[in-house]
Amino acid sequence: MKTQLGAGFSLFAETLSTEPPVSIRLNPDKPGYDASELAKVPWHPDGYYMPERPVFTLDPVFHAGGYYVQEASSMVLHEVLTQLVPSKYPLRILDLCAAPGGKSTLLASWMPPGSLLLANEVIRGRVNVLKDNLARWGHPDTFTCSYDPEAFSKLNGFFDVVLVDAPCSGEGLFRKDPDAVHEWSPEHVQLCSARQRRILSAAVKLVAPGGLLLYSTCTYNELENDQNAQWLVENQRLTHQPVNLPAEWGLSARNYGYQCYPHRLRGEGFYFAAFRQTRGVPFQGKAARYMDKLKSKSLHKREEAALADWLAEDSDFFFVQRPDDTVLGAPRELKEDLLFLDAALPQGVWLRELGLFKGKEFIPAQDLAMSTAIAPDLPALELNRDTALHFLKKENIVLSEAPKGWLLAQHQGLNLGWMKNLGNRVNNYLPKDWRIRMDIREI
Ligand SMILES: C[S@@+](CC[C@H](N)C(=O)[O-])C[C@H]1O[C@@H](n2cnc3c(N)ncnc32)[C@H](O)[C@@H]1O
Repeated sequence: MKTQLGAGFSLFAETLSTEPPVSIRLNPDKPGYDASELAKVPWHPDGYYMPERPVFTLDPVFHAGGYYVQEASSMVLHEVLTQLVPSKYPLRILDLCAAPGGKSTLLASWMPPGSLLLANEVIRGRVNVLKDNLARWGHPDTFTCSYDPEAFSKLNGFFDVVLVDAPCSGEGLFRKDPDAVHEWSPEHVQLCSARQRRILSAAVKLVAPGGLLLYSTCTYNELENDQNAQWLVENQRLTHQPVNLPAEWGLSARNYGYQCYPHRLRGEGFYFAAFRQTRGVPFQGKAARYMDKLKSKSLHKREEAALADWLAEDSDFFFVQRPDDTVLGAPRELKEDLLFLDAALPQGVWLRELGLFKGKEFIPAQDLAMSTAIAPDLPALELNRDTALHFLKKENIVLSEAPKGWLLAQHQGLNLGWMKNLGNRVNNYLPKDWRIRMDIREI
């Protein structure tokens, strides 16, 4: 770091012992959080700094997907995309290393209408958090899967944008996550760099001619950053793309990419570089006939008609039913692309659950409650913060006056999940995995 920063090193070192800033990015599709008193993150229209770290678990708006807690530096990708990708047409976007989903939710809110975002996470144990965070964000055009980057090889040239937010040695997180210091070693840096090149060489092929590859890490060393960028230009023949970033934002231009340093801006150590695929092969795959990998069945016309009542009028969905009768759905305009993905990937991709028909009754799923495609006029009950937290602990709620049947639990107009009012009691349908585990008796 002394070599990289010269005279700036002592200030950098001092900054590492200060408190890291806390920042959130609001969900433009789920307005409900009052950020009017907060300082803005300069490079993202929905990014804000908090004066101190609150207990996010105790804020129902957080559970409803009203905002995502994201380190400020990485929000700069919004500006990079805005400058480098035309937003007039729908895009196919792949977030190759996506869990827990910070950049996927950023991509989802940035992408032009009609685009498709596929968020992939190879480590199985990290997929559920990615799925839940994307479900919470509510954007119906986002899908998840779990593959090694090599598994995408039948999708060469398919994506307009591929983000590789690579696993790295984490030097930029030393202030925020002291454990990262103990995991660091020169050997680990070497190992990370080699792994990043393996991931990048798979990613490069997936980018359509003219498309964009974004590479990012949260580390400082050249081996994982600019040396990998140089390798992409010289060995993978990508064209490096500069970005215009106002000097007052405090990012530092390296030879290929840009580095955030905590002593120059309010954020952690984050590096990114952008590349255009000027050669590459256009996608030439085949679409599956239907959601083959799901072993899906079509829905009965009567059931399709019943489902229309649960979705917003302008949500034109197609539906498939899994062998266990769960109904899944996605926007019809993405069906062809999803059929391409289903044909090309060993187990296809995961679509959002809408619910389950049990006899004539439809049991709505949590994903549907969180989706922005849900009908806006379904029976709902606004809960105050205290009751909302008890609902989120999956406790039984007592309602004095409420209509019978399915009810959306809401806080500040945002959906939290489903309740069913049986008259003599109210059943709480929040999925077990979503419940708050901390003790809230003290609040
Ligand atoms: C820096 S994190 C991604 C953070 C995420 N993009 C976000 O903004 O929330 C890198 C991710 O890459 C995954 N990963 C680890 N080894 C990988 C590999 N060989 N190929 C692809 N991804 C890998 C990790 O499990 C981790 O979730």
